[in-house]
Amino acid sequence: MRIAIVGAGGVGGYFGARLAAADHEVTFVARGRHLEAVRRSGLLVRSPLGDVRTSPGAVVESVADVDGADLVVVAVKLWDTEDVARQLAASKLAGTPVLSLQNGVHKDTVLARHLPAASLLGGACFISAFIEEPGVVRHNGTLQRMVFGARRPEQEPVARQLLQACAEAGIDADVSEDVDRVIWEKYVFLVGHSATTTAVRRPIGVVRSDARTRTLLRDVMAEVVAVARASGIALPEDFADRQLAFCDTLPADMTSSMHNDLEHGHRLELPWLSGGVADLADGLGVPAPRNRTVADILSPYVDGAPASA
Ligand SMILES: NC(=O)C1=CN([C@@H]2O[C@H](COP(=O)(O)OP(=O)(O)OC[C@H]3O[C@@H](n4cnc5c(N)ncnc54)[C@H](OP(=O)(O)O)[C@@H]3O)[C@@H](O)[C@H]2O)C=CC1
Ligand SMILES: CC(C)(CO)C(=O)C(=O)O
Repeated sequence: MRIAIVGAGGVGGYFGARLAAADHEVTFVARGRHLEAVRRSGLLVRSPLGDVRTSPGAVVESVADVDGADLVVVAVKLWDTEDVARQLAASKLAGTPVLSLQNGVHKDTVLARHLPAASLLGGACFISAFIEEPGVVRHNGTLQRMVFGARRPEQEPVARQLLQACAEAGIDADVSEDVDRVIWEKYVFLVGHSATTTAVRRPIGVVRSDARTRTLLRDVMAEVVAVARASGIALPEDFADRQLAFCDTLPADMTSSMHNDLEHGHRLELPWLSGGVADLADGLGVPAPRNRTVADILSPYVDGAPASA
């Protein structure tokens, strides 16, 4: 399968390198020092499931340099989505099926401003992976899962092709018949996990064992469930409690990509996580005070570490 991966970071780099190691024709679109390093020595993924290094020839600096693909995977941070969508629309890849593995429920709406809705499959991924240094992606733990699905019958062949490619690459993957529900289900957990680990500045083990932050985690997730239900996604009313029980099964040292970004002084995806929930809730007339408060408290960090006052 020919796959173009836009964004060769934690997510795109990890899954792309596994697919390339299984002899799929993967082209990464990367930039900056990461691009230079990958061009020089290939992309190295360090993983408890086995390290893998891609060939240096498999990276380009622009979407415009990709000649064609069966599938485009979008794996940039959410603030870069609109630019990538514009670049894709102006390239030879316009009209190619697109799968965004980004977090949250806003990504496909943003992509659809520039790309045909008929080209957008749905999907979510479950992994903890980060750029450790230019050219190197570190995979934490052993979770490395993708769930994706067709939103229209004509997308089904490419979804099946990707499922087969993932099986060959040893990636845990599933096709879902109701991928938008999967995206919302992940959003409930992700917003709770990212809001609390980032606000508390500690991994989930600390958050869940303190009575006050445990309640905060549960309440943040319950607000996302209410927003999902008001948006027509029929999550069960007790879904937040089920997700809290799921949080109890996670390794105590597991943290979120947003907490990792805060610790490193990077930009935060907050406007699409707790901030995004609070904005959607306002539009729907659903209360979401816990998410609004988390978004307000973390607001000085949204564009990276604030300059000292
Ligand atoms: N990391 C994780 O464990 C998980 C992340 N996610 C989600 O996946 C998405 C991607 O996150 P993550 O992999 O962590 O992001 P990273 O920052 O690790 O990787 C994104 C890469 O894409 C590059 N990039 C951005 N725009 C372009 C462009 N136009 N052309 C070429 N390269 C570009 C970035 O460069 P630069 O650094 O210069 O901006 C960066 O190298 C996010 O929505 C995140 O929430 C989901 C599950 C887990
Ligand atoms: C680790 C996980 C699955 C949940 O927070 C995630 O997607 C993220 O933090 O970006």
